[in-house]
Amino acid sequence: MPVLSNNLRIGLPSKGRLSEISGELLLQAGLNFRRQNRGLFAKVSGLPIDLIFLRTDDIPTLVHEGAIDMGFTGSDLVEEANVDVSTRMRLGVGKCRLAICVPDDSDIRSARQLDGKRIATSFPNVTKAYLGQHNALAHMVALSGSVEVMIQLGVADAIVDLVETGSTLAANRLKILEEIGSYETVLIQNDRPRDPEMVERVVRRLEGVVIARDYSLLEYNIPAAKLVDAEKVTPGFNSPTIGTLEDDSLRSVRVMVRRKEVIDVMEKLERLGASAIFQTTISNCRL
Ligand SMILES: Nc1ncnc2c1ncn2[C@@H]1O[C@H](COP(=O)(O)OP(=O)(O)OP(=O)(O)O)[C@@H](O)[C@H]1O
Ligand SMILES: O=P(O)(O)OC[C@H]1O[C@H](OP(=O)(O)OP(=O)(O)O)[C@H](O)[C@@H]1O
Ligand SMILES: [Mg+2]
Repeated sequence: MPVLSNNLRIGLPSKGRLSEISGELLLQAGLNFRRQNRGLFAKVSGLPIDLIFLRTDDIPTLVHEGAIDMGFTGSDLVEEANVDVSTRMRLGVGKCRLAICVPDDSDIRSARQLDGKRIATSFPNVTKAYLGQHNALAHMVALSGSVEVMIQLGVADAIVDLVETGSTLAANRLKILEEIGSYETVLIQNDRPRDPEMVERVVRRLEGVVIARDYSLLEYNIPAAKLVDAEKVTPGFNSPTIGTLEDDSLRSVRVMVRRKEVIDVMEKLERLGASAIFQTTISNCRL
């Protein structure tokens, strides 16, 4: 049994889809650790940080209670836990929606019509609050998984569950009635962490990786006369870096571009007369 020190404590999902997402992110940010097979505790090498492996849905409560200082979890689970913690970072991964769903052939048309009905969900608090805003009071059948089968099992008239691709809904002949909200993986923290300075260092490190994932570095040459137009296409994070070339009629540009826009931006630059356009992957950055 490990003895917990006064090190900063970060909670990570011990299994499930967010487990790998958060572990990878820590490693990329240089927070190196080795988790023993099914171990629930690990030390970060060279830094006063302990990692605790927990259930994803317990992390908001444990951060709020101060058992851990920070944690990775879903923003849906933070809302459901209804606790006072602050979201330090949105990680841009684990994106999903929470939706009220009914059978494909249902004649229920609105949340209001769910008044008096039975709803199966792992999100009873968020569901009740949403229905309350729509003047509907429903009976919650609280479950922890396989929610999509509950209408067929006869325990519910509608369900509220997470939807990502929609394939689980389709496989169970369900359709979305209304969306309650959109969610993603987040890093949360309480307002009295054990080591506030280390919290900021961790956040800065993780930000470097999360921002880098979203951007590429683009380099290109452009006729000096077209530089102003090119800068409009690639304004950069702060502003582009401009250099001179031996050929005085040309300028060289280095600039960060959102990764999903790179192809489009390259085509626009080419039309402006840019040449030698290179995209480079950024794995980490400090801005
Ligand atoms: N398609 C999805 N279905 C469910 N959750 C998703 C999906 N995509 C992202 N998430 C996020 O993952 C969280 C669930 O993470 P968890 O680590 O418990 O993984 P899991 O794979 O659902 O595990 P479990 O086997 O316990 O169901 C959700 O609360 C949500 O924030
Ligand atoms: O829209 P989709 O891409 O089909 O994803 C949504 C499904 O994935 C999750 O289930 P999970 O795999 O976590 O199983 P669980 O019900 O056991 O939690 C979620 O609860 C939905 O059932
Ligand atoms: Mg699940």
